[in-house]
This record gives sequence, C-alpha cells and structure tokens, in this order.
Amino acid sequence: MAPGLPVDSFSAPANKVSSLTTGYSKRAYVTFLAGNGDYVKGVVGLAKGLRKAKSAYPLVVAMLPDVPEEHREILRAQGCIVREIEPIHPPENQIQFAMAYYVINYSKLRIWNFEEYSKMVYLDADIQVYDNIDHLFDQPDGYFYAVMDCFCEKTWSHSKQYSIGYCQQCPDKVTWPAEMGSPPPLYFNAGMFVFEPSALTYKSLLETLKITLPTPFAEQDFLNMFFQQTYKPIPLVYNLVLAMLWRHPENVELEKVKVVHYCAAGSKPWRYTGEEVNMDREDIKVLVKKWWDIYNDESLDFKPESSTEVAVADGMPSRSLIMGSVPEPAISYIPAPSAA
Ligand SMILES: O=c1ccn([C@@H]2O[C@H](COP(=O)(O)OP(=O)(O)O)[C@@H](O)[C@H]2O)c(=O)[nH]1
Ligand SMILES: OC[C@H]1O[C@H](O[C@@H]2[C@@H](O)[C@H](O)[C@@H](O)[C@H](O)[C@@H]2O)[C@H](O)[C@@H](O)[C@H]1O
Ligand SMILES: [Mn+2]
Repeated sequence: MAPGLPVDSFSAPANKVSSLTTGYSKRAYVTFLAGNGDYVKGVVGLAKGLRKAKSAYPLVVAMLPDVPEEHREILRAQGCIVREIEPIHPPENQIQFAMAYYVINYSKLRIWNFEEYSKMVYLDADIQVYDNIDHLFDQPDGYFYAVMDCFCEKTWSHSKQYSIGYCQQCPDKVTWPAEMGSPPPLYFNAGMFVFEPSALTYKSLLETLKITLPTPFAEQDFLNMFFQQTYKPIPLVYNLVLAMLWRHPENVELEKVKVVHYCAAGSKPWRYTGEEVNMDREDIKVLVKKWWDIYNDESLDFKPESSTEVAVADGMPSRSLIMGSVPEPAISYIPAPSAA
C-alpha cells in the first residue's frame, strides 16, 4: 500500500451527527468549467453521480465567462449552483513553461474566494463519485487533503523523478539518489482536494502566483508548492488516477474505490474511443460504462419539486437541498429538521 493515512480514519463513525444537524456550516462540492466544449458533460455526470451517492451538499460550478448560456442552463437544470469567475493567467512572458493545455487551470484558484462556504471539496469535471464521501467534510480544519499522484506516465517525462524511474507510489523500488539531494516532498493530484475557502489564503495565493514561474503542471505544481506544509495525503479511494491501474496495480483495490479520475489520455468518457494506449483494458471499459450509466440515468436528473423531500433515516437527514433554483449565492440547502 502506498504511504498515506489509513482508510478507516476517514470513514464517518456510524453514530456521528454531522454538523449538518448541529452547528450550521456551509459546505459544498465545487468543480471548474471553462470553454464551450464537451466538459459540460463531465459536470452533468458529476452532478448526477453526487445525487446517486446521496450527497447532502450541493455542487457549485466555478465557470469562466466563455461558458455559453445554453451550458449554464443545462447545469442549473441539473441542480448545480453556477458561479462565474474571472480567468487567472500567469504572466504573459512565462506561459511557455506550462503545458498550454493546463494554463487555463490556474483559474481554479478563484474557488478560494468562495468565502460563503466554510469547507469545500473540489472535483475536476472528469471525475465521478461512486460512493458517498460527505465524511471528508468532517476532517479537521487547517489542512489540505488530497490523494498522492503518480510520476510514471509520459506526461512526467520532464521531471527528475521520471528520469530515474522514481515514484512516490513505490518509494522503495527506486530509491532517491543521495547526490540528488532529499527526495521530493509528497505530491498530490489536484483533480480532487478538500480545502477551506478564505480571503486571506486567496490573497496570498494570487500574490505568490505573481512571483512564481509557471511549470509543466501549472496550478497543480503551484498548489503542491503552496500547501506543502499543510498537505495531508488521503487514500487513493478518494481519487483513483487511472494510470495507477497499470502503473501500481498493487496499490489499487478497485472494488473499494469511491472516486474515479478519468485523467489518462483517451479516458474522458464523453470522448472515449478505446484507441489510445491502455484504453482497451477491461477495467477501463467497465469504468467508462459506469460513467455513462449514471450520465444516461434519467432517474438521477434534478427534480425541483422533490428536492425538499426529506427522508430522515437513523437521525441523519438525507439529501434535503434546494440546488440551483435559488439565486446565487443564497442558502443552497435547507437542513432537514433533526430527527433527534
Ligand atoms: O477545456 C477544458 C479543460 C479543462 N476544464 C476543467 O479543468 C479541469 C482540469 O482539466 P483535465 O481534467 O482535462 O486535466 P487532467 O486531470 O486530465 O490533467 C477539468 O476537469 C475541467 O474541470 C474545462 O472545464 N474545460
Ligand atoms: O493542470 C495540471 C493538471 O494536473 C493533473 O493532471 C495530470 C496529473 O494527474 C498527472 O499525474 C498525469 O500524469 C496527467 O495525465 C494528468 O493530466 C490534474 O488532474 C488536473 O486537474 C490539473 O491540475
Ligand atoms: Mn482531471
């Protein structure tokens, strides 16, 4: 198993009463959408997946001005809370360092300004949630929680790690040579993380970005540097980077995975052809079908009239949120009366 904290430290104890029914603290999932392309399908899939997993919290979509009104309407109709953000571009003369495709991802940093929320879980639009992960919101404040990444894909060929075949997922396989100094600090994949919005952190992020050279993985590298002291690894069940299936199968128990990140080349379900390397694997085909089954399941579409229904089971209110149909940023859900 890769280093990290034991999975059971993350499962909410059965009798835990979440702050949903005790202190009122606003929580939400948040994703990022840019452009007028097909990532909007990823967001629809994510909204329906969270609904199927009976998440108690809404999905906020931080979107750039270039997202067309038609796509915004689709997302509101799926119960999403739409929040337009301004793009963040690194200094013009430096962007050649970041992979062009990733430059737009710096705009993700705007979510730290969503101060109306006390805690948020960020999820890329190419992520699907197959099991309830609401307990992540109960993790202690003051830390940045995310899953460790893997350095073995070609996309890492620019790095020292890749050049010597070192990966944090199997630190004993190729030890870090002493002559290269200390091994790199633990590095997370920025497709999923648990964080606390804060004006102070937001200001510091933007000021630090101004004096930081862009690097190949753009905002992911930047966030790893910025949160290095408060980063806490969480088990890969919360963000299965697909390459782990062929790079570190010994670290993966697929039946326990709660969150799948379709970031391997050719794995975006809404573009899947099966032609790219590794895309003809049976496990990939199963995961892509699982994504489509949720995307196509009309019973998972948002139904405004039923969103205030509350079935209170074992003292815990089930989903009782009104999402998307209220003007933003209004209260995004009305907690069910406690059964206690
Ligand atoms: O054209 C684009 C490219 C990216 N994204 C957003 O930026 C995230 C990061 O990009 P991507 O997931 O493709 O990167 P990867 O995880 O594959 O490296 C996506 O999940 C989307 O949320 C988007 O909305 N439109
Ligand atoms: O902007 C940089 C991106 O970096 C990350 O993706 C990478 C990373 O996972 C590598 O380890 C893989 O090799 C690579 O394929 C994949 O694209 C995040 O998933 C994405 O949200 C975003 O931050
Ligand atoms: Mn992604």
